[in-house]
Amino acid sequence: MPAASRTSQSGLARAKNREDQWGSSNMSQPSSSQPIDWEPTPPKPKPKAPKRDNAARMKFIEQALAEAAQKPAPSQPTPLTTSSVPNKRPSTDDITGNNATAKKARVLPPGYAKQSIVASTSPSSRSTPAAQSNTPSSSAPRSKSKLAGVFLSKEQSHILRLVQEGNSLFYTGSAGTGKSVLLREIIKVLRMKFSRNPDSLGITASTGIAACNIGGQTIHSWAGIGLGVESAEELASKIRKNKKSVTRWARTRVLIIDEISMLDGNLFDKLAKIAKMLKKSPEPFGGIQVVITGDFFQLPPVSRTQPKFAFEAELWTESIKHTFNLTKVFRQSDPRFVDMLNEMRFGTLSQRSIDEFKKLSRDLQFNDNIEPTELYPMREGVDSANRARLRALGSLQSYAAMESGTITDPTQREKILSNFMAPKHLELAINAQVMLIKNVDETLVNGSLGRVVGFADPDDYAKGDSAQDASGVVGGGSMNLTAKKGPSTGSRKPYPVVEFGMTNGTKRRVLVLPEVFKFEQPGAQPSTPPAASRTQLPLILAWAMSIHKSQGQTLDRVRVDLKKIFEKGQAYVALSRATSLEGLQVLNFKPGQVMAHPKVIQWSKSLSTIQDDL
Ligand SMILES: Nc1ncnc2c1ncn2[C@@H]1O[C@H](COP(=O)(O)OP(=O)(O)OP(=O)(O)O)[C@@H](O)[C@H]1O
Repeated sequence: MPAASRTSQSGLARAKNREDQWGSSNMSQPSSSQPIDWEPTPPKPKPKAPKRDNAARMKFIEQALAEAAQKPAPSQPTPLTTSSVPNKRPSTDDITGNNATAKKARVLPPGYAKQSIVASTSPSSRSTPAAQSNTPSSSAPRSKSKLAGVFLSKEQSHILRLVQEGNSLFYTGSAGTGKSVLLREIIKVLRMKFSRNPDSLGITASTGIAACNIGGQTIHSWAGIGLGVESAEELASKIRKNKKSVTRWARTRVLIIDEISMLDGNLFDKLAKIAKMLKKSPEPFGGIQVVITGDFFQLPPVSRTQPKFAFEAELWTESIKHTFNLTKVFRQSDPRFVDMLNEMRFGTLSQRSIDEFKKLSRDLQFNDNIEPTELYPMREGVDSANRARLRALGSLQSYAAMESGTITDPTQREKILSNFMAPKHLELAINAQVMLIKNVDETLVNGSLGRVVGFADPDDYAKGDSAQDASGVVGGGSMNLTAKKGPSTGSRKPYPVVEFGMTNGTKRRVLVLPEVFKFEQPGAQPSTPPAASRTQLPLILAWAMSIHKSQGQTLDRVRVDLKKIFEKGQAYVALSRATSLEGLQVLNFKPGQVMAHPKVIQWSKSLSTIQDDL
């Protein structure tokens, strides 16, 4: 079949289509030539009006900032200060809005909020509902607003329905098949279901970053098991001694675990046993409904020896009633690219794909000066690459985050905060390449790439004093800023003005203001102050990023040097972040570096014979 006539599907889906024995018998499994029609199921709530939302948020933050600017500096670490205004800093309470004394200091003109990025959201909210979260970065040739238009596919809707009906299940799918989009929807629906008893829902992931992305916590911390090295019995008695943990287990009715591929199989068994012991029930997982997702072809559990995957756990089959494989690939629309990635996923590359990957070593040229993000296997590589590029730009502006929260133990708080995407210290300079780490509206989303073009005092920006250069600016009007050399001379601290590339090749400039990233204890009331929070600009340097951090991201421009790849699944995770071949550069490609774990390949074969009983 000619590639162009096929819809983008994972290789496993095609295996199923050929063998007709894949996934749920009730699931609508498209043939490889049939596009899946998407049904809005259940009917989506109207997306929030971002302008109004932003305006309200803007007003809120501005009030807090203005209030804070009038206060003497509290004795906490310097928050959000730039080198030019070291002492003017808001308190976290002001910014989070928990301080009732925050007064309105000035009113911004109506257009201000329209193009400024300000919000008071938790990390979870940047990854909230499907309708708000998924249009990836700035420059891919995507014409439609996906934020407003993401409807669950039939496959996704089917799984959602089964979850709502109380089934324990595991769903997988290759990179970009919408596992995260579905999970966010599941979380949303379950949150509504348990709105009166929020403790009934446990939202967890195998790693801190993944947990942060869904507004949850690590499974270790949720379960109260520390490192979880003891036996299940010892861990259960440890939990019993901790009132909080024991109550959590007792109240939980549904447990979500994301990024299951990185959870050790032995730990899965321990959790399943602990659940039975604490719930005093012989039922699978002590009667707790488990909703598990991840892709075992991506990053494996951290292990010095042979990893034991969760699917190898003794109690896996008993705990998971249904297994589903999402088949429709959303991230990439080019069927050829989807094929190449799937071959890579299984570690079995055809000569044609090898040749195609080798061709991707060419330089990527874009006329908006935004370079591909380099993905590195190790964090040191990321830091040094970003630092070197930044230093070359000269005059730096530094923004120290302000941290707060009800957790007073500094080690514990630090551990939680270390999983926030928003950095503790952010240094920027004119021309720095940055990535937005939250969703703002249809065109500015988590993953959007841009370049700092100046620094502006929010007052000047609001008044339009800085407006001089309107060329190639989207949504500009009187608010556009010209790149300035160095900080503003205005009365307030300068914030970065970032120019983001848009899908249609145009640019959009925005003033980026700080916001609050929060970690909330499960079941906490909305009025309760967060357990840990960090106030920081929603930006990270984006010349380079770790593969680990990139898991879950969708990137339009990616450069990967495969020479340094050391782990199975790493090359696949890195390359599958790209939305198109045009936006992907691959250096040092050697077929031998593409490794899939033999145990996962084997398991996936047995998976394709599973007949779901629904
Ligand atoms: N039902 C849908 N309709 C339209 N787009 C979708 C849908 N589901 C997912 N997408 C889009 O597909 C892309 C990938 O989705 P998502 O990140 O959820 O995939 P994933 O399976 O979690 O990927 P990975 O395993 O690589 O992290 C996103 O840009 C998202 O917006």
